[in-house]
Amino acid sequence: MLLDVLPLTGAFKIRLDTQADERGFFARRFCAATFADHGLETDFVQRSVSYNARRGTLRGLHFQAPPHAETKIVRCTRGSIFDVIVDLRAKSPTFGRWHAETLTADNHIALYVPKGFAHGFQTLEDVTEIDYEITPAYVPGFARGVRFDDKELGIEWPISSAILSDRDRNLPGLRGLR
Ligand SMILES: Cc1cn([C@H]2C[C@H](O)[C@@H](COP(=O)(O)OP(=O)(O)O[C@H]3O[C@H](C)C(=O)[C@H](O)[C@H]3O)O2)c(=O)[nH]c1=O
Repeated sequence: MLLDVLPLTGAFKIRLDTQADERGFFARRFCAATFADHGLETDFVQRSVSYNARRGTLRGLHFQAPPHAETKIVRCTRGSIFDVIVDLRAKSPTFGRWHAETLTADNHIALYVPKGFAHGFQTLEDVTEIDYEITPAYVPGFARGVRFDDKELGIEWPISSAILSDRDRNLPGLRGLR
């Protein structure tokens, strides 16, 4: 498992260090000691899956309000996604900046999304699944979000005709979070 520092401090890209042979490969996807050495969460108390039937489906940008702010490990286990994290930490020098990675079932890349970030994705093909490891537990009344198409954020989503929930279509802009 290889942890790559991302431009938004505290977020990491997780790549597999595959042990390959003629059968295929074996690789470690999580290691509490390695995470602890990097100051990362090690105890993910919930695991969720997001299934998306159609290419262009966009979920986000979501986060949980304090004191239930979430840390997530996000990986694509079927298909492929354009995955986006947004720094919403009020005192962060990169507040309002976003970073995207293409996560696919084939590249096995995962993202470590720390507390204080919003997360969203757009699917790049039909029949896509995303696996989440999350901590702490989800609390419904603390679900928050920011518009995917907020002009100040300026996220360059790959597919223009996005499929969205009504909730996501009506999320507030970044300005409302300042
Ligand atoms: C996130 C979550 C949701 N729910 C319930 C709440 C709703 O009744 C239903 C769907 O929730 P929501 O519309 O928020 O699901 P998504 O639009 O896929 O949102 C997720 O996708 C974005 C991109 C994320 O990063 C978040 O983890 C998560 O917000 O599942 C739960 O019971 N537990 C949970 O952990």
